[in-house]
Amino acid sequence: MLKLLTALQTRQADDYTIVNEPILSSELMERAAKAFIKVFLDRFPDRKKHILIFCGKGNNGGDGLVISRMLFDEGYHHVHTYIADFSEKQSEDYLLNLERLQQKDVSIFYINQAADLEFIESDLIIDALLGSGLNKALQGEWEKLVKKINKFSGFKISVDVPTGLPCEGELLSEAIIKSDLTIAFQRPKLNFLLPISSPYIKEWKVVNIGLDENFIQSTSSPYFWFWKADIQKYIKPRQAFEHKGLLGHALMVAGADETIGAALLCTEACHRSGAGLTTALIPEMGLRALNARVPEAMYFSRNNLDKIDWLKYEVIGIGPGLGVSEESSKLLNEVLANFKKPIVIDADAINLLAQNHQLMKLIPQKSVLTPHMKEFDRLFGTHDSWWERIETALKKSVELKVYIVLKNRYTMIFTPEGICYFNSSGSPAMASGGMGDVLTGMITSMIAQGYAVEKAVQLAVFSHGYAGEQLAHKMYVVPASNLIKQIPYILRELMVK
Ligand SMILES: NC(=O)C1=CN([C@@H]2O[C@H](COP(=O)(O)OP(=O)(O)OC[C@H]3O[C@@H](n4cnc5c(N)ncnc54)[C@H](OP(=O)(O)O)[C@@H]3O)[C@@H](O)[C@H]2O)[C@@H](O)CC1
Ligand SMILES: [K+]
Repeated sequence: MLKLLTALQTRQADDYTIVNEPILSSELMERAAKAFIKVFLDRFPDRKKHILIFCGKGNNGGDGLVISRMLFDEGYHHVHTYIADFSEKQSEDYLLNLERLQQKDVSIFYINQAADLEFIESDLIIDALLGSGLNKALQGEWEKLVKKINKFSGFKISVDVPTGLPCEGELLSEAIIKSDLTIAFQRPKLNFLLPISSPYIKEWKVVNIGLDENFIQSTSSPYFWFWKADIQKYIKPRQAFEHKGLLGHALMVAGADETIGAALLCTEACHRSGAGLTTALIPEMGLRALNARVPEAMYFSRNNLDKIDWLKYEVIGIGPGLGVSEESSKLLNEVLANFKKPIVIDADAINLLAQNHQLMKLIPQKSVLTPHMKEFDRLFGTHDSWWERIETALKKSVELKVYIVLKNRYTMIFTPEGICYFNSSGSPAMASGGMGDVLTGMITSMIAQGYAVEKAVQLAVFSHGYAGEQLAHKMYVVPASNLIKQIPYILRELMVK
């Protein structure tokens, strides 16, 4: 689990490391540039490339100057270094590294106004104008320069963060470098993980620059990033003598006459994720399809709801394809009135809650809501930005004592303790119908098997994305049905490695 930091917290980690390692700030800059260069050499080994480096006069610009020197020493001799000379202010380490660079046979140009910059053919453009020190919208010459650079051809690489993009919080303006690759120091910036950064970041990579990790761990931040190794710590192998009766019984409440498909997807995903038993409470007309598609699943008729033994089930998943009819509303009411263990609430069940907020009070603690952006807004009100949505989700998950899984490229899991975990796995190839139904089935299944809800959600969210990622190597688009087939193999892989 990686703790994620704001720009201010990163600066504090930076200062702490300088004082306590101890290390000179100029040496830390040297270390950061070296980490950048390592990635650069791997990706662009051709020394004949024409490279433009744009530097500001703060520490991001200082990094740029060190990178320029290191590239020269590595044998890249078609490098032009440009300095945006728009203000008197300059950092000490910028100045020191300017002097060091001047001792090399490297051409340095000063830009006094963006209009002076003529178009130069180049293969690569390195953006070291501004980094995490951004404190206002780019205006005037800065804005013009950034817009001009964006029009230049050539692969753009940003140092630490694309110039103009705040590390966290709302965008300040649209004058932001559109980078093809961003090489960030120590941690991804929070905004990299939200859709607002997508026009400005095609790909990002993080390099370790040796900031004090103990200090970072002691920093108070609600944001975490989790990946494979975190999941692998707790995924359980099956034990000798374990049988289906010990691996949980899940009830999937899903489907309507026209949307039986969603019910089949979540039921099959639940079964293939390892729940000992899965029962589908679906419309009668879906029974044949259920028997054909998931013969392992059991069926419970909605006509016999008064005879259901709620205690039989460890968890209920409700919502996929349920519709917002009177019948589905009654079903949700029944479930909320009778079931006291965690419920995984998705899709139309969320829409029904949005229509009747009173029902929210009945949601058992540690239940899981799995909205996509639109369902989230229907439930909690319209939001103008992702940052507003994050604020609401942090508050609501604590208030309702539930987990909120806000689905996205980097799906966020908000906990009743006020934490937000960003999931690292996934692929844009998964953006197709039915994916959410599969995730609901997987989360329900993991809870049924006895994982603590938080772990169940992390495990399901990660392995869902991971399965999609793996398939995306071979498939243009990953259909939900293909992902379902992959689940047992992926879980096995995660368990073993
Ligand atoms: N922390 C780390 O781990 C390490 C960090 N390192 C590097 O340091 C970078 C951060 O450096 P930094 O703090 O010097 O800030 P940076 O981004 O260069 O800009 C500062 C200048 O920009 C100005 N300015 C701001 N907004 C503006 C605007 N809209 N329009 C115009 N001007 C604007 C601001 O002026 P001010 O507004 O304050 O007058 C100030 O002069 C970081 O991204 C990384 O690359 C590594 O070297 C080592 C380890
Ligand atoms: K930059």
